Order: sequence, then C-alpha cells, then structure tokens
Amino acid sequence: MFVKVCGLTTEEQIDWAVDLGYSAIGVVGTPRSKRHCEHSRARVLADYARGRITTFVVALDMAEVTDLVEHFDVVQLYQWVELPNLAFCSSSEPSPGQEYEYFFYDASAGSGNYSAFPDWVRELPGQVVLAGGLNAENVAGVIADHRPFGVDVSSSVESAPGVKSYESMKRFKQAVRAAD
Ligand SMILES: O=C(O)c1ccccc1N[C@@H]1O[C@H](COP(=O)(O)O)[C@@H](O)[C@H]1O
Repeated sequence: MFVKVCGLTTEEQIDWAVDLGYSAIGVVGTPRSKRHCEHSRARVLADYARGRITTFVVALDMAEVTDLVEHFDVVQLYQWVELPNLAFCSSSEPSPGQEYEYFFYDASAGSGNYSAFPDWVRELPGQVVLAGGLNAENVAGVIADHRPFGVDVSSSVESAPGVKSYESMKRFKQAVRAAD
C-alpha cells in the first residue's frame, strides 16, 4: 500500500521516512500552512530526497508553488489544474474530465481533524489516497472499510507543526502494514 507522510522539514525526517519504508514524503510550500517550508529550503529537501523516495510539494493552489514544480515528482493541490503529475485533493467528487495521477480525499488540509470518508471514494477510478486526521489507531479501520490505494498522514506523527516524531511515524507505518 502507498503510504505518504507529509509536512517534513528536515533531512533527518526524510531519512526516517526512507528507513521506515514510506512510499512518499510531502513538503508544504503554501505560506498559509503552519508547516510552511521556505522555497529555497524546499528545493534543498527535494534534492536530498530525489531517487530515494517519491517527493510531493503541497499547496492550496498552483500559484503558490510554480517555482517548485520542476523540483518535485508530484504536485499536490487543492485546486484542479491540468498537470500530468497532479495529486488532486478535494472533499468533493472530481468532475468528469478532471484527470489526475492521484486523487486525495482530504477534508482536513493538515488540521489533523478526522471525519468519516464518504462511500463514493470506493468507486473512484485511479490511485485514490485517503487523508485527514488519520493516526495509528484509526487507520486500520479506514483501510478495511475503503480499501484505498494509499493513505497520507501528517498531524498525528508530529510533536509540533513540522516536527515529526520517529516513534509516531513508526507506529503509523506498522499499523498500515498490519492492516494491509
Ligand atoms: O500539512 C499542512 O499543513 C497542509 C496545509 C495545506 C494543505 C494541506 C496540508 N497537508 C495535507 O493534509 C493532509 C491531512 O493532514 P492531517 O493528517 O489531517 O494533519 C496531509 O496528509 C497533507 O497531505
């Protein structure tokens, strides 16, 4: 199963994600986030991770990260744009013709708030990833109920915004592995 950990801010956290077997990491490029990473620093992190783990840059809209697009493998946006490597995030069903590499159902946008996932996410085509308030305790039930392509986590694996916890990342990854 695809497992992404989001909101990373240091090289050490990237090493943890690789060692623990995560599929992807996210660096938050929107200035509207408490995990915002300066763009010069985001480029350094993308270079550090390249070839070791899939990299996502995260923003609410494209204008916030235009300068970062070429540095990351995938662009995760809460707005649909025509992009071959788009991870389209929404809590509404995508419209016909809105193509994406990944569809992230996310009603949280990094807030850590969980709300039940709707039934329609099971019927969506393509690589559907569930996010929003996931943690080591609830992720197994979500996987059993919805059988997604992947899951994404941020708040529950950190001790402060942008400060990831190795132990929490490990617990989350183990919970996914046990459920998968
Ligand atoms: O992490 C953020 O600060 C963020 C800001 C703006 C848009 C998205 C953001 N993060 C994404 O939200 C999901 C869910 O987060 P959480 O687990 O509920 O904290 C996260 O996986 C990121 O992809």
